[in-house]
Amino acid sequence: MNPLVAPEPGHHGAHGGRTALSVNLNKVALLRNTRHLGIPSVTKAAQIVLEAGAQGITVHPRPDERHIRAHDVTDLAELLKAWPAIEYNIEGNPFHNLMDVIRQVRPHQATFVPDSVGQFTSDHGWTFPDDAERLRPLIAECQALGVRVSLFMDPIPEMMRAAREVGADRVELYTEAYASAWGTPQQAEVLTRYVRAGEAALAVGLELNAGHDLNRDNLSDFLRAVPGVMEVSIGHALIADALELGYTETIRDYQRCIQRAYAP
Ligand SMILES: CC(=O)[C@@H](O)[C@H](O)COP(=O)(O)O
Ligand SMILES: NCC(=O)COP(=O)(O)O
Repeated sequence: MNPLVAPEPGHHGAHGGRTALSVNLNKVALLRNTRHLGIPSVTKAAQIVLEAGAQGITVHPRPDERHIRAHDVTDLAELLKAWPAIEYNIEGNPFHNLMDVIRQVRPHQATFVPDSVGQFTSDHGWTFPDDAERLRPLIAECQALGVRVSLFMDPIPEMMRAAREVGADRVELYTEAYASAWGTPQQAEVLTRYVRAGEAALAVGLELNAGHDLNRDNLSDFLRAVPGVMEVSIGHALIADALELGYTETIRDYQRCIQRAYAP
């Protein structure tokens, strides 16, 4: 098939010490799937966002194929052969369809998400110790294939050691609670939970990603507060912005948000 040669661990993810932007293309596929015309094109979207400066591509091929379909995953793998510095991140539930995809495509990163089949959208992370023993062999299998594993996690500091002990390389902090609290009186208190969870992850040797409902308003505040985030994956809001601004201007704007977070 189209195996991508996985890089050395740590090669992908961060961008010059800053947080890498991985663009989730689910919603491009969702729109495309409402007709049989092949537009908008998922691979063309990938090409444009990469030319505009995105550092990664994320997809979440759900079992019902409501958006990303099997051919999208392999089409993107083929496209990314021409972009060796770009990280390919595939999300999903390893107890449903994800492992077959990982075995076939060998992306740089697999993000394990505990969604049920047909779930509306991701809404929680893994729970330890409950999920530990069944996750362990699948994490090891991915790593043996050269695929980094990130676990989608709620911002609970006590869970981070267990995520490390089960073998994960990274955790992705599920940011919906932060996004809903942003701009409200609860923002600071909720953000503190992410700071603590991020610190706990780094302290046990995990690398850190974040995602879900991040957008141009809330991104800088998050990255300024939570140290060490190597990658954000952003889809829904970014593609909505692209409908109004175009892909290129949208990517530039998200990169400005990331830069602002690191400005002195
Ligand atoms: C894991 C995560 O937070 C996102 O991938 C989210 O699940 C997006 O999936 P949908 O685009 O299907 O809502
Ligand atoms: N991992 C999160 C992701 O890929 C995108 O989530 P969203 O921006 O679509 O909420």
